[in-house]
Amino acid sequence: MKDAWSSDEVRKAEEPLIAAGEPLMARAAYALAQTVLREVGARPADGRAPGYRPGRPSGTRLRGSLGSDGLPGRARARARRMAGSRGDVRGAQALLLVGPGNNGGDTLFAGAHLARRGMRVTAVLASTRAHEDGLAAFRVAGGKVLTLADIRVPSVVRSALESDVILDGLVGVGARGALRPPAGGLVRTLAEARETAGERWPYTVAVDIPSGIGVDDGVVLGPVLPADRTVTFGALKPGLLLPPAAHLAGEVELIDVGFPPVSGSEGWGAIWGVTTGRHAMAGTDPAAGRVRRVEPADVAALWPTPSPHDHKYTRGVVGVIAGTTTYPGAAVLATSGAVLAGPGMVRYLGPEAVGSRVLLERPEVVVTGGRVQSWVLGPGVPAVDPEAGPDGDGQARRIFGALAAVTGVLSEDVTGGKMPAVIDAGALTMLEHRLPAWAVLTPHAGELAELLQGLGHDVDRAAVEAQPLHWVRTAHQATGATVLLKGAITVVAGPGDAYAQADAPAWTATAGAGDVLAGILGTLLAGRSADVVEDETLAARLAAVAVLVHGRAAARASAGGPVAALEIARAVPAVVAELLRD
Ligand SMILES: NC(=O)C1=CN([C@@H]2O[C@H](COP(=O)(O)OP(=O)(O)OC[C@H]3O[C@@H](n4cnc5c(N)ncnc54)[C@H](OP(=O)(O)O)[C@@H]3O)[C@@H](O)[C@H]2O)[C@H](O)CC1
Ligand SMILES: [K+]
Repeated sequence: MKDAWSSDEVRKAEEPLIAAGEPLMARAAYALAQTVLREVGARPADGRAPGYRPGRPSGTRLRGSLGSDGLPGRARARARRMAGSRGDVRGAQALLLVGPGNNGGDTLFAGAHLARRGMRVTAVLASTRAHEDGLAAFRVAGGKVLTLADIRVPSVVRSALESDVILDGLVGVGARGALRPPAGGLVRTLAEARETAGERWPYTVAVDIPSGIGVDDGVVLGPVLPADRTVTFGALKPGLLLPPAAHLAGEVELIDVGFPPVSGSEGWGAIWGVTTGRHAMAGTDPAAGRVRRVEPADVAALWPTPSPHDHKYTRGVVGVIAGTTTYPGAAVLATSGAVLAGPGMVRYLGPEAVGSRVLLERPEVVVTGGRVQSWVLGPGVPAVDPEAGPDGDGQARRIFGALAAVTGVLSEDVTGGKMPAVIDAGALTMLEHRLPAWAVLTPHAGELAELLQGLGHDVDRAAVEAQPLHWVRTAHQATGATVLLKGAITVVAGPGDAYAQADAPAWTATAGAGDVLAGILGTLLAGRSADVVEDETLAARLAAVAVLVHGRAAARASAGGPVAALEIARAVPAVVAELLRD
């Protein structure tokens, strides 16, 4: 599990360590410098480009940029390659963007390391203040200092284009709101120049966070220079996991500066994926609602894996009410997702013609009613239209019946127990009662906006996309349900922690992929039906697991190319097997 700490939590963790004289900044700056040296020093063994920028054609980092030595970037790289061995950074150029606080201090100390290794390092101070010791160390090491007040923004842009690497050290966890002038103007212009420069733009490293993102909520209120890599200290920050800010952070690298582990039960390494750790952290309450990310290694402990004593009813039966004669495909996809995630059984309820199509793809499905341990409600079912009355296929009527069981309107004698559910698409328009946390709503941003509008919030799709965590939490509080907002980074929130999952390739944004996800989650909820009712935080965790499995299945089916939704479902068994094996 990746676990993000708010800026307040980071400060609380820092205070006693700083009071005890732990050299946190020195550790942070050294690790930052090592990362930069590694990246700048990356040399192609075969003479081809170093593959610098994830997601971009390899080796283009230096192409065409004209250095102050008069050599275009590529020629400069070649000259350095000829001059030195792999890892030699002499003559490479770094541009530091330095703010007034400790984030700027980290950056200046790192710059001093780089200068001592032979790099030509220029710091642009964006404020009249700068970290005094950092600045002194930087000057002693031979770094060049400019102030934004003395030079103009266009000359910083020129300097950037001549550089091999940029370090964004304007603000870190001390940031409040959008970047203010003059840093804001500088970053806006640099971000525009980066767009224009494309592959010629230097490798950009954000120090702790990309300056300008909302550290604790991942919102992007103003200009931000997108990073290729963020080197973050002590703990991940929510804004590095949450959209939209997480899209600006590039690869995130967590540096252990000596923070203690979250709790006594899990080791530091288990939590952070790093190697050292000390004492338990006082005052961190998981119930306060962290932002977390479920990782592949977490899946086995949460997956409902059968024992030799299980039979199909103990393993969980998923009831699917999805699809209509107009949209039969959703029924096929949701039932396929459910079956291939491995429940005891899947029941399908719907028009006979749709049930027949389901059986053609998945003969394992039972198309009669009966007891279930979870419901999947709504994929491929249109929104309720109050003017038009009940839909011809009877799906709305069936869903209202199932929802009565989920919301507790029907007694448990009738329903056979408390009923977890996935509530998707058209079923999201059929909510009349407060829901339990073991009901999981699975809207996309447009559907969430409509749901919130119905609850009296003035919000549209763009607003949801700008502040996903806020609106997901708002929807949870308003409905009682766990809420899963589908997107390139999916955000889930219920009581307790929230989860931000970035598991799927962009190809996954295709019709029917959400129906498959609903089916997978239905199987997880059925397999752990009693646990989900017992522990009201579990539904969100299982929802995050479903997103992870779905995303990895999409990646497997896609193999870097297009993917059809049914192929995602078909890839699920192999993905689950792999996750349970590891
Ligand atoms: N986590 C660790 O182990 C360590 C982290 N370190 C680094 O320290 C920063 C936090 O440093 P801090 O000095 O508290 O704060 P910042 O450097 O992030 O920024 C504070 C200054 O920035 C100004 N500010 C705040 N918001 C804005 C804004 N929107 N626009 C422009 N300027 C802004 C603020 O100015 P004021 O006028 O508002 O006072 C502050 O001066 C952490 O992120 C790490 O990088 C340490 O190295 C220790 C180890
Ligand atoms: K920063």
